[in-house]
Amino acid sequence: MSNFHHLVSRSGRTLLRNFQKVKKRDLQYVQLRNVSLVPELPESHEMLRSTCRDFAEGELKPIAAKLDKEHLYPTEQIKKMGDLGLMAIAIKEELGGAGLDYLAYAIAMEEISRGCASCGAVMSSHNSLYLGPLKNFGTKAQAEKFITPFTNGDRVGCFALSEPGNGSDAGAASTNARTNGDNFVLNGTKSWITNGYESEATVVFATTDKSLKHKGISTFVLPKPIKGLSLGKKEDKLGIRGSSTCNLIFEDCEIPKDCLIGKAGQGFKIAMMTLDEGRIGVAGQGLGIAQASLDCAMEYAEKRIAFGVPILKLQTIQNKIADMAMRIEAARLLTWRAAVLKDAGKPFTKEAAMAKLAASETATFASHQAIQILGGMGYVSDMPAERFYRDARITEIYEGTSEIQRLVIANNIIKEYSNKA
Ligand SMILES: Cc1cc2nc3c(=O)[nH]c(=O)nc-3n(C[C@H](O)[C@H](O)[C@H](O)COP(=O)(O)OP(=O)(O)OC[C@H]3O[C@@H](n4cnc5c(N)ncnc54)[C@H](O)[C@@H]3O)c2cc1C
Repeated sequence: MSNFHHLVSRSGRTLLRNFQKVKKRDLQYVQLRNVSLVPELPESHEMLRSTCRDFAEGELKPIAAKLDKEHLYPTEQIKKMGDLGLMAIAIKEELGGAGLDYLAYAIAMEEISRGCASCGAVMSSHNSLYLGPLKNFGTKAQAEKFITPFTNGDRVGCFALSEPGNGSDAGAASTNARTNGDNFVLNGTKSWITNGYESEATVVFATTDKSLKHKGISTFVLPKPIKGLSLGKKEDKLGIRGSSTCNLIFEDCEIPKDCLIGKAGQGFKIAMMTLDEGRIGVAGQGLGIAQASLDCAMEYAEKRIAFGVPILKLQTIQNKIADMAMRIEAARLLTWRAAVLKDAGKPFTKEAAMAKLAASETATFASHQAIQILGGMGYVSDMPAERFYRDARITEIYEGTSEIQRLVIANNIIKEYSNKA
């Protein structure tokens, strides 16, 4: 018994000493981490949040149902988002971007998607999937041609990784790029490409050396339209119907050699890095849908009378509200944490996967509960709850399914444990 006490107090002192050491050594990081420990944001980010919230409330919420119902691409809204700096959030100001960080991106994605998840889909594909690889690996000439003209909402880009034969298994890409003198020649089909119809440029992944498997994949950027590239039919989707999704079909599409992003064979690494960053944006999108579901459920439950009282007074309904709010808050903290780690230059792959998994499953959960709280009114399109439910599902599929996020998280945990051993 006394030995046990001795051990506890000794390890307690060691803990305290270690904590003091960390505190002195890494104060800045601890401060950054605090962003995700207290529900307060820096003033700059609070301002961005309220600007985006007002914009989404005034400009997106009123039109979201029409965009969804009529499969309309939000041209005007995307232009206004460009004017606000939301179409190149993490791009340096010298290149025409807003020069903000990923915490700002996560916050903006949540607020925009709270108003309209289709606008969130266009915004995230453009910001993290199209601009991301150009920002991280592009040359100065590529930045001038493919970043700057794409920063103000006039033009959007897309990202073509998935194929009819492989989505999760991105390393099995069969689209190929063979060299022909000073050019590359692309052949193959990319599937499910968000912004496929409206984009004026695309980042594409294709194999330059099949024998090297995933290490033989390279990344290219090319303008659209271009000879040798045609578009498949516009997919008729369950949700995010205001964004377009289609196949990109390459048939002897010749592009100059300077379309290569980074080095030949670096494509798989570029894709994985792009998706790590992109998952923070999709997490923001999931949060926005979840929060909109809670807003809708609260507003309805306050007004709807059953058994002589507003249903919000019923404990069963309150339990649902509590679960929705708790999951949203937890997912938001994970999302901000992943963004803060990225902004601090720390590893964030596991945290981004956790954020995306938590936020997307929260979006599905909260929108499901919102329909339940609305009863019959949740099931018809007079109210937005059914749209939230349809929009939520994509966040569990693109940029890595929930199953793939769990694999990423588990692989990282296994590595952490084996490093400790
Ligand atoms: C609306 C929409 C927009 C999209 N936008 C884009 C885009 O802009 N660019 C782009 O490149 N792609 C895009 N995608 C493609 C998307 O990223 C893929 O659909 C997704 O990665 C899943 O791939 P898959 O559809 O081929 O499913 P599959 O990979 O065939 O998976 C089918 C099922 O098997 C599971 N599974 C697969 N492998 C494993 C494993 N190892 N362990 C456990 N379970 C596994 C999956 O989780 C899933 O449940 C979009 C898709 C949609 C629907």
